[in-house]
Amino acid sequence: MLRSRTKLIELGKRQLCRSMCKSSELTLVEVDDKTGIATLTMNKPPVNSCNLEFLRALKSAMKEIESNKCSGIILTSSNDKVFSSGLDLNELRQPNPERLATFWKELQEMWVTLYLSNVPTAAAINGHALAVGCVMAAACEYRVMLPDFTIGIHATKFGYVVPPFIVNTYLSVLPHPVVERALLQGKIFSTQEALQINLIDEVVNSKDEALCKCADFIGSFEQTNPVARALTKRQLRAPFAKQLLEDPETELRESLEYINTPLFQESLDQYLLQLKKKNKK
Ligand SMILES: CCCCCCCC/C=C\C=C\CC(=O)SCCNC(=O)CCNC(=O)[C@H](O)C(C)(C)COP(=O)(O)OP(=O)(O)OC[C@H]1O[C@@H](n2cnc3c(N)ncnc32)[C@H](O)[C@@H]1OP(=O)(O)O
Repeated sequence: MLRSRTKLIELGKRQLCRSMCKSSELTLVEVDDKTGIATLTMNKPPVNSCNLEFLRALKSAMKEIESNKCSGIILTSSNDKVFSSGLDLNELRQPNPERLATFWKELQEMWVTLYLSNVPTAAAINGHALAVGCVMAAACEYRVMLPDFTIGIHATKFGYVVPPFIVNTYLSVLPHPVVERALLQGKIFSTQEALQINLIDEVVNSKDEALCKCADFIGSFEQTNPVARALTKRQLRAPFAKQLLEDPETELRESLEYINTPLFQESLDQYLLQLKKKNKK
């Protein structure tokens, strides 16, 4: 009882000393004056689907947080049902070639920025995290999730080949056989299933609790040297990012070629129809 009251007081304090750092329409950044932790809230209605502008806003917010020497990043959502619905599928449908290339490069850069961030990263998953939404959470160092939501990469279910950097994000948190089965089945996990396979670290009952857990995780590095920590993280993660760092053009070319195939475009049309139909019922 006493412990939970102390926790609540602690939570209140944390909320009080939060100050706004920089916001765009699509992202909101608040920095805790005491801890230096930045909460980056995704705010692209209705479901945080990642279009070109949103990917840009996310990357730029993360870079800004790092350059302001914040002590860590908590990634979360302003929507209380959806963390992120992944890529904005409209960017992939009958695309303008130039915009698609710019879009895919932004995706690559946003991923590298988050995955190799110098500062500790934590995801407060307060809603469904699908496809690239799951990838963003998995690219963080720590994940805490609310019950009764879903998380996973279901690309193969609707005709998408999973790009190597997405495979690698899974491989850096899950064992190979688990990744293989999950990706080949296009498996979407419930919160409880995600906990069982260690795709997430903990389950909590509210967004405030999720933010608190993430702050505690970031606080656990207080006694470490930030430069040594960042370089060690980079060393551990570099093998998974090698391909994108050394040869982003090949990944870009292969992805664009695939997205432009009739097979992909037809599957996408059907999938988008299903999504829209669901709402008309
Ligand atoms: C050799 C190498 C080759 C490499 C090839 C690479 C090729 C890879 C290509 C693509 C990779 C893609 C990865 C992705 O991230 S694709 C995105 C996949 N995401 C999804 O499938 C999520 C779909 N959405 C949902 O399931 C739900 O929306 C959900 C997130 C559960 C939320 O449900 P709910 O709260 O009920 O909200 P609605 O379904 O009503 O959605 C509101 C409106 O938003 C539209 N919507 C939803 N998600 C998307 C999206 N991802 N993109 C675009 N639009 C989206 C939905 O249609 C609703 O619109 P409307 O109100 O007009 O009906």
